[in-house]
Amino acid sequence: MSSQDNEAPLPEGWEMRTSRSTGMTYFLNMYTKKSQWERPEAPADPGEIRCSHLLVKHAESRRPSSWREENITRTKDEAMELLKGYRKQIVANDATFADLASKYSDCSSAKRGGDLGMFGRGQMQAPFEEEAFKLKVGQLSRPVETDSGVHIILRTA
Ligand SMILES: Cn1nc(-c2ccccc2)cc1C(=O)N[C@H](Cc1nc2ccccc2[nH]1)C(=O)O
Repeated sequence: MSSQDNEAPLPEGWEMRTSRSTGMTYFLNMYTKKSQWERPEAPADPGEIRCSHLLVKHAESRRPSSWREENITRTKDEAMELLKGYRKQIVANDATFADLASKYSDCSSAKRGGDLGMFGRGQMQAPFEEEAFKLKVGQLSRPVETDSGVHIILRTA
């Protein structure tokens, strides 16, 4: 029987519980409500998260067209420079994420301030998912490249 140090703080998103039937200690993922006997060593997987994003497409994007621009011809480097400028404005509190996404995002979610709603793993392109699930709630990502273009992501839940 492995000795577990149940005094040490648990990784984020987990709670320690005691089984009513056996008196044994188990661990509850507070997001998914799934339980396990083994002491967790990493933050609980939230299952689903909610994010907003600001996408700048470029000529090499999978679909170089959007509600903003029928034929997008900017280069990937130009897209990245635009996106870094938006990110700077957000970090400096000179503009809100939702305001810039609604004006400049090349994703149809721009109409909702970039809000993509809740999503789980396997729903978004891998580089986007990988970065989004690393974020804490309220955290803004660095630029992320996908086949759609370049994004910044804000985790909102
Ligand atoms: C994934 N997704 N959700 C929406 C959306 C969500 C809520 C309300 C309106 C649109 C649009 C999209 C979408 O794929 N949009 C694409 C661009 C795009 N590519 C993405 C890749 C990853 C995440 C979001 C992305 N958005 C487009 O408009 O060409």
